[in-house]
Amino acid sequence: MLQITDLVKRYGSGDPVLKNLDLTVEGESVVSIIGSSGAGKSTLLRCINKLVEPTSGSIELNGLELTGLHGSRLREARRRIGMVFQGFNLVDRLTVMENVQSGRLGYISTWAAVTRRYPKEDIRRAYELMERVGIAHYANKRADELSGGERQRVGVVRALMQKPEILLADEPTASLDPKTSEQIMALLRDLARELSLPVLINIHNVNEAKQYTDRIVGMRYGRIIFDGLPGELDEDAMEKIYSGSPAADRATAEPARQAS
Ligand SMILES: Nc1ncnc2c1ncn2[C@@H]1O[C@H](COP(=O)(O)OP(=O)(O)OP(=O)(O)O)[C@@H](O)[C@H]1O
Repeated sequence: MLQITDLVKRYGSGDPVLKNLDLTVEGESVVSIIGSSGAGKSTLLRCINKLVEPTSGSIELNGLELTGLHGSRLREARRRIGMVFQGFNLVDRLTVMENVQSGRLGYISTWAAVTRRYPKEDIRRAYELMERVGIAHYANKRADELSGGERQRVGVVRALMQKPEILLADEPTASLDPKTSEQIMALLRDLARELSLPVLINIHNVNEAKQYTDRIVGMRYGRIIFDGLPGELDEDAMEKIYSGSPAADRATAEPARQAS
């Protein structure tokens, strides 16, 4: 379970971009985060995977407090969090298998990584996952020979190789055509179920959020102002999420409705 309590993030001396935010994500649910550009969606994900340190508040993943960690404890904590990126973040000149195995880098010796002598169990797991997402036949192809959808499947397998306790996806379909985009969303939803993995997806495409996720969290300038089931995201809620400006929002805050 991911439990975020009273989270504040301020860059430098500016206004906070996350304002006393509370969010709980449990079990195998797929939660999408929607909101205008600048609402703080990426910052929220970055606080969770510790690319930025929150200004205050608490982020607990299955009982482990993630804020304030450094050094080896931070590296250990990061392994618990899988990350899928908009631009896939693959190494183009490496093969699919090498990219996938980079998800295990924190676990195996540098020697094993440099010589590409992956542990048998890691190779078995890689093939199992690649098979599952339909890219096993590309194992020895260079990553840059794959299509966008195939590359994102590599990104997903790489994230799963580290056996994460939660998967964070930052605009995972924004670089893909509509059909491929839907396939990747369906894949993330299905994997969440199969692996009992909570998935948190930052997404601009509201239709995909409605169709492929269990719960939608709507942010407006650092606050969660909607938290509900896809069917509850009506025009009124959309208007609230996508209207306003940072200045107008400084004055007022509306409490979020909790998902039932
Ligand atoms: N490293 C940074 N330094 C200073 N300000 C930042 C930094 N990163 C983000 N911000 C600011 O924080 C606010 C929230 O940005 P963030 O990228 O989290 O929003 P977002 O909802 O993900 O937007 P988008 O949908 O465009 O990606 C914005 O005003 C942005 O300019």
